[in-house]
Amino acid sequence: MYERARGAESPWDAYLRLIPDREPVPLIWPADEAERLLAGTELDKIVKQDRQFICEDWKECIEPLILSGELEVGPDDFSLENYFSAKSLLSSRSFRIDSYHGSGMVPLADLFNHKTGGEHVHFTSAIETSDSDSEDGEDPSNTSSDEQSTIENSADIPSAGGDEDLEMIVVRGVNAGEEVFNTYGTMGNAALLHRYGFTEIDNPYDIVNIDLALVTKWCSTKYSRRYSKARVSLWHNLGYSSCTGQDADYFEISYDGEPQLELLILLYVISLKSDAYDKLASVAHDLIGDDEVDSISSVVKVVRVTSHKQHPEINGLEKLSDVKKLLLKENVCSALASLADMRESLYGSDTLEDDRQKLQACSSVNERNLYHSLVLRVSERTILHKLKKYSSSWSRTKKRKHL
Ligand SMILES: C[S@@+](CC[C@H](N)C(=O)[O-])C[C@H]1O[C@@H](n2cnc3c(N)ncnc32)[C@H](O)[C@@H]1O
Repeated sequence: MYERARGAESPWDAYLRLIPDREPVPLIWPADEAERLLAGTELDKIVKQDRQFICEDWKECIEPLILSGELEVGPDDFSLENYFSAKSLLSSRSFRIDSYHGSGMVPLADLFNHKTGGEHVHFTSAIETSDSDSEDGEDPSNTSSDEQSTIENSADIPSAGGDEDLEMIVVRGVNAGEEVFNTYGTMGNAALLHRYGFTEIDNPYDIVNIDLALVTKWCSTKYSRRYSKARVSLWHNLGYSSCTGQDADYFEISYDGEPQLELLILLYVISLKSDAYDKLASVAHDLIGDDEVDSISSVVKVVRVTSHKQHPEINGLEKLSDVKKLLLKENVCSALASLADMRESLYGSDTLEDDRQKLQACSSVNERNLYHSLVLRVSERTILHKLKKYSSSWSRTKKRKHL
């Protein structure tokens, strides 16, 4: 904002004139439009919160600067609107460079659009020797909405002179005339829309979250508060917890509709008959596991302790998806279906089919905000439908086995 206000005197003038004034992230959509288009989605609460925090920031940090007159810029240059625009540029164009430089805007490095799983270039720091192919040095499983683009192989210490150069390397061949893509990381549509203002159809990193509060709400429709509290607390005592977000604890449902293990265990514990629950409560302290392999074996132990029958087939289970199947009892499946319905109801009265038809009729160029919000709604709701299928397919399998 300051460099923009300096105009031709700024060393960044040429760069700032090249890039847009703002990027169309939901933060800068008209507030009522954002509220309407994002209702029920993973961005519903986050964008409202962002807006509030940024207004507070502006009041606390920028307004006093304007009033002090120290920066010799006009009040309009530092307006709240310009502050939002600057934030949208930072969100969509800044890179995490390294721990010394922190985050910054890097001319040229921000030239490329993003493509999930199909990028042609990577940025690397010239001072590192390794040519790792890992994406931006990030944990690929992390699809949180605040993920940052990072220049890979970045060093932790400042280096002298020309060594600070960044290199752009080609990692996949490009045909003449084709657009050259980068990757901003492994991000689902909520994260892409939040930070960059666009979405991708059929993005395999999409997820939808089910809040812990929704699970407790469902629980309160079936059981007493005392019952629910005791079950949730046993689940905690077994060493399980939900993911912790900015303002809510939640469970992830992956692109293929598979619920996070922790949610399945919670529903399993909630639906245990009282004798099995008592048995499990009495040995809970012996069953705690803390890494992935342990978590598999501790699920096996939970199932063994709480089952009347012997299950010789569970001894050799090594895959998480197989272990999850052990937990898919009829009550757990019906709880999953109810949770999917409750989560789905947050999108309002339009059905998934309505959304799909609207998306087909919508222009990604002329109705950009509507288009990307519809892609997000359709992606999330499709996952909820897969979750319902996941729960019903397993309950059908169990019924067939009992026949
Ligand atoms: C770092 S810039 C990328 C280059 C940009 N097109 C430019 O103006 O130089 C990031 C912005 O480009 C746009 N963008 C990047 N990848 C995109 C994609 N796959 N589809 C649509 N827009 C994309 C978004 O507006 C995003 O905020």
